[in-house]
Amino acid sequence: MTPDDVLEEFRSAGALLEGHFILSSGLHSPVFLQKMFVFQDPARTERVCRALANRIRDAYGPVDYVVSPAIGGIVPGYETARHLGCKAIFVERENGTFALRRGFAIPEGARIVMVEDIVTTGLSSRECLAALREHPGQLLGAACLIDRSGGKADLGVPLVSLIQLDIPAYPADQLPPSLAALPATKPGSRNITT
Ligand SMILES: O=P(O)(O)OC[C@H]1O[C@H](OP(=O)(O)OP(=O)(O)O)[C@H](O)[C@@H]1O
Ligand SMILES: O=C(O)c1cc(=O)[nH]c(=O)[nH]1
Ligand SMILES: [Mg+2]
Repeated sequence: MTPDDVLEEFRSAGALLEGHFILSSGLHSPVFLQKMFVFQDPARTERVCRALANRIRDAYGPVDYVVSPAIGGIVPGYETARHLGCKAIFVERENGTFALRRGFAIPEGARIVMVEDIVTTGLSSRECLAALREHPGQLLGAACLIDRSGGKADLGVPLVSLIQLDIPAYPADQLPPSLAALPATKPGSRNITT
């Protein structure tokens, strides 16, 4: 699967949204990749995650555990693990901090790859990796479907992706007027208050 093929999967799923979005990091962007529009289609999810599993195998060799940050990482983590023939578990927020819950455990020496859906600043990935360092296992590196930082996000471990895009994102006090004029929505699950 080429980078253009990956982008076309997102485009044909209706997942390339334009408007004014507040991202997980608090940055504002005119573009949002609504990955759930991809993940609602199992056949499409299988195609992109099979490609990601191939990238992971080439980069890191055999894997015992895929670990993903909830919520966005759970579906691609599971499907990628299916193609790798390994376990899929996830971290979720406990009082705001990612942790392994539900009795999930990682055995000593297990070969671990963190799988994210989208990387923007790398903040969520770094938080997930920090949670994993509390557990035994050998952290090989990270992988994501789309790196929208254009390769600039620094996770402190290697990151492989299916495509790198350089999508603008701005601090709240530096919005271009065209973006500031649009009402903002916050699609992700960080700090949801209902
Ligand atoms: O690299 P970052 O700047 O951290 O941005 C990317 C993160 O943002 C989204 O998660 P979000 O916290 O919005 O929640 P979700 O996983 O429930 O969609 C996405 O799933 C990544 O985890
Ligand atoms: O940075 C984010 O929060 C983010 C960006 C994006 O394009 N898609 C997404 O699900 N989250
Ligand atoms: Mg997420």
